[in-house]
Amino acid sequence: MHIVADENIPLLDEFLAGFGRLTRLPGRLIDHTSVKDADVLLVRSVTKVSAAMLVGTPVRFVGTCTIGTDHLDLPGLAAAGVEVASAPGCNARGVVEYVLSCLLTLSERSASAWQDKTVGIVGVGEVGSRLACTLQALGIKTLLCDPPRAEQDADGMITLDELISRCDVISCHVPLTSDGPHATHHLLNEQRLAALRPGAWLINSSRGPVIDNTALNTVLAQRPDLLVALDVWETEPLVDPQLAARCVLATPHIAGYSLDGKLRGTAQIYQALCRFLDIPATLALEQLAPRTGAGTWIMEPGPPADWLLSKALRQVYDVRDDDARLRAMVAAAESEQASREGFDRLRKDYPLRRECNLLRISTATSEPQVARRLLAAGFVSDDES
Ligand SMILES: NC(=O)c1ccc[n+]([C@@H]2O[C@H](COP(=O)([O-])OP(=O)(O)OC[C@H]3O[C@@H](n4cnc5c(N)ncnc54)[C@H](O)[C@@H]3O)[C@@H](O)[C@H]2O)c1
Ligand SMILES: O=C(O)[C@H](O)[C@H](O)COP(=O)(O)O
Repeated sequence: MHIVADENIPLLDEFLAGFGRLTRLPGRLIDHTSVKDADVLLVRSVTKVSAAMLVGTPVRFVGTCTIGTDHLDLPGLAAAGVEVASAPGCNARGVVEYVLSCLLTLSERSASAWQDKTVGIVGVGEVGSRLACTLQALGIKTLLCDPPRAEQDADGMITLDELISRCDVISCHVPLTSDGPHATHHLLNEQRLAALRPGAWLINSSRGPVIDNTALNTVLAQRPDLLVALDVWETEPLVDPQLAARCVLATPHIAGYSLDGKLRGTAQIYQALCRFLDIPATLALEQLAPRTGAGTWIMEPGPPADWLLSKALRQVYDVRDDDARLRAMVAAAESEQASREGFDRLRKDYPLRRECNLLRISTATSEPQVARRLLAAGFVSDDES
């Protein structure tokens, strides 16, 4: 069997030992020629895979080690009889930590307490539901918008326009879709961006085109009161320098880039491939990459939730580091091509980042009330997932 894979998928040699020939390529360069004699194609979000790309090739399985699937022509691949698998939820924890770090930084930048904010979550799936659980356990009020789930009788959802009118913070966690009644392309258009409350915070770690970036640039020129954190960009891998300058936080699509999330993604695709090949999945992630502890935490005085967010998480992940690296890259880029390459390099050479375990931290720091709230809100430690 011949497997062609994005070079940025970790642990593939270990998981796929004995499966056959493994060819690794830069994700953005994988095309029809790359897969002309491949049986399996494993990608990340930067490789667009259409049915046309696979015509005349023996590819029968496409796996994306990511949550998002908007880079795959799902209907076309299904019609062509190609089996497709993704890695739902693999890096959801990392995105939650990214958002928490944004909240802390935006709070410090605006000198307004994050505890007093009402956070609107757009898209309440793997990421949005974990974020809601965590914020509720930390005592932060959340409002939820997810029409597809509302249609499935999920309660407590409100419309996007109502969310925008009632929330101080909007965080986007929807897939990028262009068709159907709940299409998310330019979901936040100029009208909705202009309707954001005075001093509102907007965080996008879903996909760039969910927010109309041209409209955002225009609105931000007129609304310096808005604080924006963008991890995803409509023109990725090119970042609009003017838009980045108008954001408080600008990062290179790394919200989910914890090592844990990447490894879970590989493990999930390994399991899906084994199911497709009807062979037992004999390897588990814990065998190949033992989990590290949450580390030791020095309890500091102050409200536990505040300490947990402001100190513990900062020891695990600080979004300001990624913001500084992206801004330095954009400033140094002497051409748009250099900027595109710099964006990809920041992601390829991303520093080691392990997820923290809020439940274990709050327990370890004898903060039973926070641990109890996390448990009560359905937040579970990552040990079993
Ligand atoms: N920046 C990153 O590193 C990063 C990491 C992980 C995921 N993502 C992106 O975030 C997206 C969400 O991740 P997830 O794991 O929560 O996906 P998910 O599929 O579990 O949840 C998405 C939710 O959005 C809802 N939804 C769909 N259309 C909607 C609309 N118009 N309005 C409101 N809600 C809508 C769905 O019903 C679903 O509940 C992914 O599709 C991916 O594109 C980005
Ligand atoms: O969809 C996802 O899982 C995330 O957006 C993830 O960050 C994509 O990472 P990439 O495949 O671009 O390396």
